[in-house]
Amino acid sequence: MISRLSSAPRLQIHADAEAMIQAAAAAFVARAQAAMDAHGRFSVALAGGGTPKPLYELLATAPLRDAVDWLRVDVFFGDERCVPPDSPRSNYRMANEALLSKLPIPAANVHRLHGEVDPARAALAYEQLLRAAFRREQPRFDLILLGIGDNGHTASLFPGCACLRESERLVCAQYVESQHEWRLTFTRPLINAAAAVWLLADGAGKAGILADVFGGAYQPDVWPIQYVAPHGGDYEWWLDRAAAAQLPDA
Ligand SMILES: O=C1O[C@H](COP(=O)(O)O)[C@@H](O)[C@H](O)[C@H]1O
Repeated sequence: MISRLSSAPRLQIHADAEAMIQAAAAAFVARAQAAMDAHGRFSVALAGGGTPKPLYELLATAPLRDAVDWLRVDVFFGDERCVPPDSPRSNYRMANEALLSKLPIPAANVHRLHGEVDPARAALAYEQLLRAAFRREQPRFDLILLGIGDNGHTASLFPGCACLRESERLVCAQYVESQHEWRLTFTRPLINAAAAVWLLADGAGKAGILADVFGGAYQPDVWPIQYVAPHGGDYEWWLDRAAAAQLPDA
């Protein structure tokens, strides 16, 4: 299978969304354990949207919930809509309801993006929090979860946005014209420094954009997901057959 991406992802294609989520959940548990074995803790950045919700629900359910030492997990968010945390549009709210509120995880281990305050201040505060939490200039997540929109956006890196060009900041505030709202998002440098980046996508509705970004021209300002290219990290696409249907030779 030929990709035009600068860093081709490893494809994990499963029969259907349920099988994909089950495999991703088992791999999540294994990756958490491996990180804890290697350096004592596991840092993960969650994605929003509908795709990862069943993964979060599965991780919140025995036996997987009990297979992770949540006391040693640090949870962050890769992006957020600039809304209060109790808004139905809040990524934090979705992850909290599906996963976090059901885990024996200390509140101090969960770090949400503050979508309810001034966006520029919220982005700067989160960047400072990340630098302090990782105690290094360039934080390196053990795992960053991403989704993809049918316009090729990932996290809240949308087509044509100025934050796509960001090379210094870890977190940006961005007014997204197409969404008519402010967003907070991890930047390219932060995403690409991760030890692992997983993109989750399922359903026929994602097939066209996945084929475009995988095998089409390299035009990351149009399809921001193409900027994802972890250097020194694993890059995996977790897909069901419907989402993978238009990938070359799939
Ligand atoms: O706006 C967003 O959309 C993407 C994709 O969402 P999905 O519903 O198609 O899974 C998501 O990854 C991102 O976190 C969210 O803010």
